[in-house]
Order: sequence, then C-alpha cells, then structure tokens
Amino acid sequence: MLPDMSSDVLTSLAEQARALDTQHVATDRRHAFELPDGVVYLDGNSLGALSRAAREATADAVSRQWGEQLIRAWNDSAWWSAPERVGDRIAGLVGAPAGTVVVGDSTTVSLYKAVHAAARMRPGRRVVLTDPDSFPTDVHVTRGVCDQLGLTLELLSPADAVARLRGSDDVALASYSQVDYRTGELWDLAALTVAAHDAGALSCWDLCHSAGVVDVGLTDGGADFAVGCGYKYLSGGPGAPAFIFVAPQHLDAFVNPILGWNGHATPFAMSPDHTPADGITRARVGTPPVLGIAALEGALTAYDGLSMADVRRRSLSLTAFFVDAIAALGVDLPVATPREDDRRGSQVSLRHPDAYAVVQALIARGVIGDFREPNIVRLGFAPLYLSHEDALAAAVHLRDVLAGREFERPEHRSRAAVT
Ligand SMILES: Cc1ncc(COP(=O)(O)O)c(C=O)c1O
Ligand SMILES: Nc1c(O)cccc1C(=O)C[C@H](N)C(=O)O
Repeated sequence: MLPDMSSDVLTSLAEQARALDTQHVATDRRHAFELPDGVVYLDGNSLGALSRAAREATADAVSRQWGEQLIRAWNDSAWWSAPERVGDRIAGLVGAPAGTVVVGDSTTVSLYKAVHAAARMRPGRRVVLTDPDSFPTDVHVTRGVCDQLGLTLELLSPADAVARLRGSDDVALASYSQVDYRTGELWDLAALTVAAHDAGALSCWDLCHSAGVVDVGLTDGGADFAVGCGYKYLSGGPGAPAFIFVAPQHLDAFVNPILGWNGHATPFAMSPDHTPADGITRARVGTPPVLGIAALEGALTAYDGLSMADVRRRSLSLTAFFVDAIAALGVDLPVATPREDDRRGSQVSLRHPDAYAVVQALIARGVIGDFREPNIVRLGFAPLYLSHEDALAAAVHLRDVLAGREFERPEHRSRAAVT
C-alpha cells in the first residue's frame, strides 16, 4: 500500500524496505494485530493497536468468565491472582525477576505509590529530583508527594541530575522517565541509577515509552522502582492497567501509601488492622480491573517467543530507516529525536511550526501519528506490527503533505479536545 513511487530514489528506498523487512521477519507480529486497511498506525506509543488475542481474551472474560462463572471466576479463572500473574509477564519484558511487578492501577497512581514509598526509605534526606520536561503527571505526582512529606522538589534534566547527585548527601530519590515522551530521547537508566546510588539516593523510572520496545534491563541497571502503562506499546487497550516494579531488596521495606485490602496479607480475614502482604502483593490497593487485565494479558501473548533484544533491533531499524527515508526524499524538518541508537526510544519526533495541522493532514491520508506541544509531529513505531514498508509509506505521505502544503487547509487546523 505504498503511495505512488516513480523515482529512482523511491525505487531504491522500496528495495531497502523490503530487504530490511526480510532481515527482521522473525519479529514480524503483524498477523497478531487487527489494523484497518489503508492505515499506517504510528500512534502505538499513545494507544497500542488491538490484537486478536486481546479481543479474544476480553470476549472470554466477559462472556464465559463473568457471564457463566459469575462470582466463581475469582477462583476458577484466577481473577484474584491476575495482577501478579500479568506482572510476572511484564517483568520478563523489562528485565526484572518474577515476583517484583504487579499490575492494577493507573500509571499516575502507581507512580504515586512508588515515589511516596521510595522517598520515605531515605529519612533525613530532603530532596527529590525529577525532570521538568517529564510527562506532566510525573511532575504533578512528584510535587504532590513532596508537599505531603515536607520534601523539596528540584526540577532538573537527567543530565543535570547526574551532576547534582555527584558528591551530594541530601537527595532521597531521582525519579525519571526512561524515554522522553516528546522527543523520544532514551536516557541512560543504569548511569543515572549509579549516580543516585553513589549519592545514597534511590531511583524510580517511568517506563511508559520504553516498556515493550526497549531492552529496559531493570535488574541489570540496578533500578529501585519503576512504573509503566499497559495501553501504549504493550497494547492492553484504552485505560489498561499500569504496572509497578519494586526491586527485590526493597520489597520488605516497601510501605504502600494507599493501604487497601488487596495489599493485605489476609484480605478475606476482614481485619480492621493492616498487615501488609509479603512481596509485591503489598503494592496492590483495591479490586483489580479484571476486564482490563484480561485484555492486557491477551495482548502480551504477542511477545511470546520473542526476545526483547530482537524487538529492540527491529524498533531501531524502523526508526533509523524512517529518518534516512525522509532525508532521501528531501524532507528537511528538524529531527528532535537523537540519531544515536543508544539515545533513541521507538519514535521519531519532527519539529514544524504547524505541527498540529501537519499531523491532521497525515491522518487524512491514513498515517496516524500525534501532535505534542509546542511544535512536535510525533510518530511512534510499534515494532511488532509495523514494517519498513509502512515506514516508507509514511515518509512518502509526509513528503507529499509538506510539498502540497496540505497543512494549510482550514480543515486540518481546528483543534480537537484530545490531541
Ligand atoms: C511518561 C508518561 N507517564 C504517565 C502517563 C499517563 O499516566 P496515566 O496512565 O495515569 O494517564 C503518560 C501518558 O499518558 C506518559 O506518557
Ligand atoms: N492516556 C491518554 C489518554 O487518556 C488520552 C490521550 C492520550 C493519552 C496518552 O497516553 C498520552 C501519552 N502518554 C503521551 O505520551 O502523550
């Protein structure tokens, strides 16, 4: 479904795309997903595509489990233990051991639990570091925790945080995103964690834009805490439950700031006293979102038989090829995403003064990306269901949108409520 390709440049790019798709055929899971014909979906970093397995798991959870098993499904379909079971599945994708990840709340709530618990593990230290350019919820949550605990929030980029940590003794926690949601820059989780540890501080990572596409390596990097969402690259569906990771050495000391009955050692004893459960279960709060977890569990089967190293290689190949293709096609927009493989997540962000309208014009052509303030055309490459041919098709459409100044059309300029 490539658009009109009549020049030598296009012929050569199309050959390269086919060769790269052949090279990466082992990680092609396109058949597992249901994407509409004629669409190149470059927004899996905001809402991942629907997979057949997620559809089937959801249908089964509704019709058979809920409809027929009724309340018995808590035991017979293992609804009660689903947060830990699906957590273990995600642990395998982010380089964490079984028993350290649980799913259930939103990313925002998960981050609150992680940041609050972490900050309290370093009594006497007054400072929490986070990135002013983080996704806003991260700044809001971190500020809120600091206000509640009487701590000081310092807003520093990851690079400045490393310098701030050097030789310091007042920082309790450095809380950062592994991949910048806007630019797609990949930060060095291990290096910032080492800097935090050298200063006696802890680290917490938001993996929203890295889980499922980057070889995250939580254990190898020494991360203390992490959170991430289920609805982006993991394709768990709109509002899918998020996950929280607590490193094994912190599990016993982890105090959940939201003490609920699901995090209790004996929830059905119905005791008014709170005894935290052992292990990661203490990070649970209330009744888990069973239908959302079912969809997420189904979606995660798309990773069966794949190594994250291979998925990462495919992702890097897709984004590198897209950047090369737009350059070869004469698109000269500034690329906000680093070109170095070890500094790039799974997206390509381009700057344009009319970025919103450019995105709308692309969507009208079937290339779905999104816009982020102030001037970012954000194109996410979910490696499991995108090919290099898709990347080339998107590049050609982008060239044509810009060459035909389609972004100047009035219909592409009026803002929707959700962007
Ligand atoms: C880095 C990051 N953190 C958190 C969130 C969102 O949190 P929640 O799932 O609670 O809406 C997003 C996107 O919505 C995000 O990009
Ligand atoms: N969570 C979202 C929503 O409920 C509506 C629209 C977009 C989102 C997003 O996930 C935004 C996303 N975190 C981002 O990186 O911009």
